[in-house]
Amino acid sequence: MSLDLIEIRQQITQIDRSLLKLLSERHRLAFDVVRSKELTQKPLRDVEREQQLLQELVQFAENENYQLEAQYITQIFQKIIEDSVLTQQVYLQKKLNAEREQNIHIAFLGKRGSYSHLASRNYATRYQEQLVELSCESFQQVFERVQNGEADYGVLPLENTTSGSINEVYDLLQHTDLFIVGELAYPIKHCVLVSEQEDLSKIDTLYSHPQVIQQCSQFIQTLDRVHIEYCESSSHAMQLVAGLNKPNIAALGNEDGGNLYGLRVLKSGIANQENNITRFIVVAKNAVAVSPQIHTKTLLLMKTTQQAGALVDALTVFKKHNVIMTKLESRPIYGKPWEEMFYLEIEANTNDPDTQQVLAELKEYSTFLKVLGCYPSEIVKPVEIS
Ligand SMILES: O=C(O)C(=O)C[C@]1(C(=O)O)C=C[C@@H](O)C=C1
Repeated sequence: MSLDLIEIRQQITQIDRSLLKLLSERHRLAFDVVRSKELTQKPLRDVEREQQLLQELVQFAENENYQLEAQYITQIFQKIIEDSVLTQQVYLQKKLNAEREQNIHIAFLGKRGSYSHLASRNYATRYQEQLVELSCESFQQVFERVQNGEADYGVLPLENTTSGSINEVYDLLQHTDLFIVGELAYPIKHCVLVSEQEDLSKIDTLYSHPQVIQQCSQFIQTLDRVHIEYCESSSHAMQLVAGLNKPNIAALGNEDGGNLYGLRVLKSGIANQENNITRFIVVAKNAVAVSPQIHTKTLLLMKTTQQAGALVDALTVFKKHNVIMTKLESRPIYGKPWEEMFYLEIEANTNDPDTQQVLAELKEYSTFLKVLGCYPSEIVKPVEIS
């Protein structure tokens, strides 16, 4: 056994390349699986099979004395399975909605390097499409650019696991003719970005978007007398800080974005919650058809009467039809004090006759009901093993 680091690293690189080759072979099998399921019309996801597979792998590693922890094995394979599920979904969705362009214009908030930009990049990559970037100055402008045809899609944050709902986006959904056609989750990893400073205690001004400031509030409290400069996006903050190039100021943003502006990470892992994920929605002018084999979500906009129990009555429709509700949000109606609009996200496909029945019954309990979109759920919940 050699203890020469260069030699050991060469071995590691070789093994990693072999792993990549095997991952690519497994990735290609996802296409065979989905073609087979197209014939049988089986649902893409088979949680029982996933559980069985993970259990077998953990057992196999133990029998072979591989010295790998069960949690390590499950985490890796959950990720591999997620890729397989999403690959299969994209295959079916592209076939069903054949008119998708090769170059897609996506409108998003902020400049290059904003979280919305990074999420847009992921969306285009997932569909193996070339992204044409349209950066916008406000959420409203994202909606407008899709509406006027400049952009094929708009990518907008809807909720974050630390700071909750993004109310402005919910409010804009109340008045749009666009449809939600997709969703994606993007892990948010905030860090302190600087142009030259080495010492955190010398920073007295932080630039960032209000959401980012809120998500890092506990870390900010640990800093002495720091002044906050609110910016319209974290990428604006990064650009400003790079331009000012002063030792006492820093931006809160992400590492990839910071690289684009020549900033470096002074401290990472500063969000209140370690698992900080933003869920983005994708909006377009036309609704998409979603394959019945895919786990699907539908977002509804509903107004009930002002009578006592009106919302509870409406919700009993879901219970009666065994429909899972994944989100309930309410927002005031502009110009109508104390009146509320409800946003209901359910696990359902509007093409399914059962869902149509649910919508028909829901209508009886509401004074306004609109489907904001029916879209493939692109958040693959990992299975656990006991
Ligand atoms: O075996 C299948 O049915 C697959 O689709 C493959 C696979 C996997 O990647 O292992 C992916 C998704 C299913 O939920 C189960 C397993």
